[in-house]
Amino acid sequence: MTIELASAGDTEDPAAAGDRPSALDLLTQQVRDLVDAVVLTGVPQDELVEITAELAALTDRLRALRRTSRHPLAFDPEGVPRHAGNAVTGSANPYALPLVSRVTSDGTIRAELSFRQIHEGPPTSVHGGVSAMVLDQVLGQAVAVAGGAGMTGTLTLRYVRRVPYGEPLVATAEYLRTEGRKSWAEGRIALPDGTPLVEATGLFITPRLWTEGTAGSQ
Ligand SMILES: CCCCCCCCCC(=O)SCCNC(=O)CCNC(=O)[C@H](O)C(C)(C)COP(=O)(O)OP(=O)(O)OC[C@H]1O[C@@H](n2cnc3c(N)ncnc32)[C@H](O)[C@@H]1OP(=O)(O)O
Repeated sequence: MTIELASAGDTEDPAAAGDRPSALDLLTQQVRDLVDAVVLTGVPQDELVEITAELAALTDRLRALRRTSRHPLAFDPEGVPRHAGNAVTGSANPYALPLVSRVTSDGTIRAELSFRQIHEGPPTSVHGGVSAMVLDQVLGQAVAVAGGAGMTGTLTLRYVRRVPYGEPLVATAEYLRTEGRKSWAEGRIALPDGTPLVEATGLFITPRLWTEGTAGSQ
């Protein structure tokens, strides 16, 4: 199998890389597969001990050279924030789903997603904190796309039905309004037919520190 990789210079610039994965993207996906395999493995103890030793050696190889800066925050042409290190969306973060959002013609943020068994909280259901994390992200994206990027001040959730893993779901969010440095959005995780599973509203505040010295920021 031949995989066309983004060049090293492209990896910090998603627009330059286009749809080609970087070597770091591929490593990240492999680590996600590894984590899924760990949660589900039934191999014997002695095999687990050997695998752990091999992983420790690989971890040391990765630590041989550390990044000196965080992954940069960028915005795609639709205005959706992209950050390779993000805990929900990051292409370089094995912890991330990763969630890929797009903006629909009416300005809604929409992301198709499928949770995995690693996201389990109550038996057979997704952990409520994981659902909250996804909703925090898509509501924040809706606000950012509307021009009011900020930090989450308050996130309110209503868990309507259990959230399954291993099934296609949809997360959507809409910007509502802005008053000064405060912006509101609402959203939900739903079944593909629109049946809501978790509903959220959020207040996002552009920190005073981001606006200091900016005329008309209040
Ligand atoms: C940029 C790309 C974004 C991409 C999407 C990202 C989505 C993910 C977003 C996150 O997860 S952010 C991480 C979780 N949130 C935080 O860590 C926020 C921590 N808190 C803070 O940094 C500050 O408290 C905050 C920026 C929220 C407010 O600090 P400020 O000093 O700018 O606000 P200030 O104290 O001047 O208050 C401004 C107004 O907001 C109100 N306020 C402040 N904190 C609030 C709060 N937490 N909830 C509700 N209202 C709040 C405050 O009462 C006041 O209301 P009024 O104007 O009506 O007087």
